[in-house]
Amino acid sequence: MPTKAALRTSDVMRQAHARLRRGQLPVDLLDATIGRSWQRCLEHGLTPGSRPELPRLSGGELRDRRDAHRRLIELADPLVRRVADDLRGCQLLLAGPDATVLKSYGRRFVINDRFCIAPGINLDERWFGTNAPALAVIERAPVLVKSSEHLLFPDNPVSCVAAPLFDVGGDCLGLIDLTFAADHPRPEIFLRRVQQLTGALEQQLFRAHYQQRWVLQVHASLAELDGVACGLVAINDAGLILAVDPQAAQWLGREAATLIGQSIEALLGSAWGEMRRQCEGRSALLGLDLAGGQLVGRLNPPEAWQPATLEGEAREGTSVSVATKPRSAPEQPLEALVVAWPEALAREARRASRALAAGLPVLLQGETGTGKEQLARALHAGLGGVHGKAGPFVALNCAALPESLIEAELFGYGEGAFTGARKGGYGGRLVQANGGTLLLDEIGDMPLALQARLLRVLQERVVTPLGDHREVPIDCRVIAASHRDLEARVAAGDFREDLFYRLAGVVVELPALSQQHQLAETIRRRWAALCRRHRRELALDEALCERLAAYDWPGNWRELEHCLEVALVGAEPELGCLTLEVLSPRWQRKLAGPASAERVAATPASDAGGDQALRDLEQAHMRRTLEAHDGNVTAAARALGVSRSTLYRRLGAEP
Ligand SMILES: Nc1ncnc2c1ncn2[C@@H]1O[C@H](COP(=O)(O)OP(=O)(O)OP(=O)(O)O)[C@@H](O)[C@H]1O
Repeated sequence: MPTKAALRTSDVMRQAHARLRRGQLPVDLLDATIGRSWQRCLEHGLTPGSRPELPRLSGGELRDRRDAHRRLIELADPLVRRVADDLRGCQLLLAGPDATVLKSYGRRFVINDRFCIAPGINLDERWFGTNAPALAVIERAPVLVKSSEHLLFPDNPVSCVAAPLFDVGGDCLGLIDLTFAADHPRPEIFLRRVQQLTGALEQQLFRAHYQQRWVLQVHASLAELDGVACGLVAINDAGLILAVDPQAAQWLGREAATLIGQSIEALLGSAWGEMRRQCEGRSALLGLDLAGGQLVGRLNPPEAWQPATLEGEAREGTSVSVATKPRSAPEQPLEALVVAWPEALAREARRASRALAAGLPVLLQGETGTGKEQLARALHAGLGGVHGKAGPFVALNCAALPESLIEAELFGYGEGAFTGARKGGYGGRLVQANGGTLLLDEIGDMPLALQARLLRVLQERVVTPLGDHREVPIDCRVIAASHRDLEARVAAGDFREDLFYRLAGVVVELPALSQQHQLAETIRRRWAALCRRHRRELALDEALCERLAAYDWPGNWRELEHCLEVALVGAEPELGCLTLEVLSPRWQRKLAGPASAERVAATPASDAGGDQALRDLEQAHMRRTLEAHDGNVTAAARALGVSRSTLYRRLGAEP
């Protein structure tokens, strides 16, 4: 996985290339994965000036190669094709385990006016230098290679992400690469996307292999139990563990090899025979004894388990019963989520759940990483438990799609509506969500013209696909989410007031972590939960906890979870107490940074005037930093330890 992400900005990379030209390998400026790759490239005699000749298969050879990798192509092609349809403007590659491109989808980028990455080309690091497909195979992990990190192409107009795909035996079947314009502000979105893709495909392989076995799904969050991030354990009729996929091993905090051949009873916390009787042909939801009851599981009898769809849609047709261990098994997804929330916020979430069940829309507001999607999924899943079937959960990120595509994606299109339209047309997300829930994520980024169309659809409850004149009825619950202040956008004329009121049936404002009253307490709780999950006994130093509580957390829960988990997992085995000094230099810098120090000195967060003063102080500091970097937002954001979009947002400017 990528590290040193904060350093991967274009000016740092310019310095890195300058150092390279002077004959030094700038490992301290590079992500660890990229540094290793640059080193290998230099050992292969490559330099930024090298002009490689790429081996390319002839037509006949390519046919043979595709034939040899038929299993990979048959498995991945339909899903990759669908994603390529969704992500117009990107190129997707399906490649074999030696990084030979087997298929290319979507746009064809040309690199250095010379290289068009087409089927038959081999992208081995030895001639093409640092690139995501080659690295994903070497590292056996998903990778992001930003434009100028491609050693041979410092002015590369594209960045790429790639993830390897493993079969149940751990053999690499090949990889999926996604290449996109280098100026995209959130390349991590693509990394997540490609991981979701390989995750969904690996689940399909698992299912094909263990269809006749019992399958236990494992995750820490009930809302994500049916998604691609859940771990899978295959069990035979006698209750012996046959296989544990890498995600399950991670969730359970155990090496797969130590679990295989063991009885499943230790994980389930009850007798296998009893468990089987309770399942009686249905899937059963349970709290897991292992990992201190912090995990939830779903036990599926043979044939009952279905892999997650790419969007993690809720599966239909799986009857769910809550069984065993009522002590630790959450009764309802929403309750499991809000159990540790401040009471006022939990009350709002429950109000939203009732509103959604009654057909009213729900709007979730909050900065990035505050848990909007997690809450949306829990609200949806809760409807299944309380009101019968939850139906499908369909999420659409309005910010990640180009304007031209959102329309087709939301409303669908008829056959032949435009060049490249699918044969038979496409129903669109609104229709897909019929009988279920549609999450309109980042709705604040929806263009005005589309807002008018969406409003009409929500009012009339029928949709007319592009290039078609038939009206299709829609009947789905709607949750909208945005990190933007929608009322402020309405006031600025960027968001339609009538659409705002149509979406804002119940509004839940998820607070930024920095606004939490007892953040230190929250951090202690999360730390304890993580220690249980990873089966480690490591104390959290009180002074460090205070520092963490004083930090600004621009990435909110996502950043906090990441910081704590990385610190825990990376700590020396004999360490007894985690202190500031043993954190990575990057986190030491962040926690000693000005934002943190200012917050330590600031008045309590409950004081509204204090909040404003703090925001003013923060803005002033950000403006000064921006000036000190001659208006270079990237450099200023790096110096402040926040993302560019956070800096824009905090300064009230548009990216
Ligand atoms: N209350 C919470 N406790 C622990 N972890 C949480 C909590 N809320 C969210 N998270 C974790 O934080 C991460 C981000 O959550 P989520 O994707 O729901 O946020 P978001 O607000 O939708 O972010 P974005 O706007 O960037 O899409 C997830 O990994 C989620 O599991």
